Amino acid sequence: MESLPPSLRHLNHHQAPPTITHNGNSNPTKDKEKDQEEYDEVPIIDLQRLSHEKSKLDEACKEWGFFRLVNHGIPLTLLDQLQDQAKQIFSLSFETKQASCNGNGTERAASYFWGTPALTTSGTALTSGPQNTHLVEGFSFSLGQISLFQPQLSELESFRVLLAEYGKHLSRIATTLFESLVKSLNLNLLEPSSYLDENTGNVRVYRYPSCSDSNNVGWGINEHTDSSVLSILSQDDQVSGLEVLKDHKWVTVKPIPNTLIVNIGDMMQALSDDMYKSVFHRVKINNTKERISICYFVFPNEDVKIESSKYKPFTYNEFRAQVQKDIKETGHKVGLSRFQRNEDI
Ligand SMILES: O=C(O)CCC(=O)C(=O)O
Ligand SMILES: [Fe+2]
Repeated sequence: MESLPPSLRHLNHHQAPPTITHNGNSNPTKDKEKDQEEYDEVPIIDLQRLSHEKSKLDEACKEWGFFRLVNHGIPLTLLDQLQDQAKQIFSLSFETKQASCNGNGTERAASYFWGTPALTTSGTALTSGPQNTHLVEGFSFSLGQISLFQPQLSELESFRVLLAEYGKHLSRIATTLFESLVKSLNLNLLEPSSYLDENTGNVRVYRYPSCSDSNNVGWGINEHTDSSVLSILSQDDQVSGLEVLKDHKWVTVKPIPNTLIVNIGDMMQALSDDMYKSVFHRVKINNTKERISICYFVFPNEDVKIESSKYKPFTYNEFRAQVQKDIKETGHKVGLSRFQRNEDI
């Protein structure tokens, strides 16, 4: 039974031999120890002490656009169960996964994709073409419609139940952080909840296959910025891959158990008038182990106008349509610069 999509199967031919220690035993924990020894420099924010960490948070959003969140209040068992259940789903055959989200008119609630992380609003991959070379497969779930999703597969049903619980925590965390950022920036938003609309919450679960020749086969996900207001990521706590651009250098975001990674998206950058940065990041595939990540994205209500001095007023609907058009026509997202006020100068 083959679980990888056909376009990713060539990676299987490059598998690395197991690491051999001096006494001849294979040592699968070596990579894990190495990853966990080295802490990275990504700023750490304590959610339970947020009122005391306002300036630290403000600085992290300005300097990095990325931070690590601790004391987030999500039970470790829930994070572990999500990872385990995701692994089980991905290990199903490709054909089973392909059929798993079709039917019953629930396509907008959940979809399966591979080869590109760029999806249409209904969750299907955006046009096939040369850009569909990302070494990734995934499921996308729309949290606002998750109750409509009634999967036939017991593996997906178990995941749906966990996700409904996880989604509540993500809404709580995103709202708490957003309120704090709005205060720090002194933003005068008439209706703050329409700029971070919990109903738009979307969770992507990704699997990046491993490849011993990982430096030469391509990227899990190429460098990009997120279109969201905020993104919150729970990554496999043993397999690295995520890299973030800081001062023109790529920094590996270490996998550290029981921590979440938060990043500022394009919408937050625009709302903050470029004070906060939606930074480039990318995912490298691992030499020996597949990597699972669970990413949450939250957006403004699609019709609310984003007003700032740096950008012409636009709605998220307009932004998304432009991104999709650019990807279709050129293979690449152009992003915020499309809406800059001085674009014609
Ligand atoms: O899988 C990851 O670690 C990051 C994925 C990501 O950057 C994205 O989906 O926008
Ligand atoms: Fe991203």
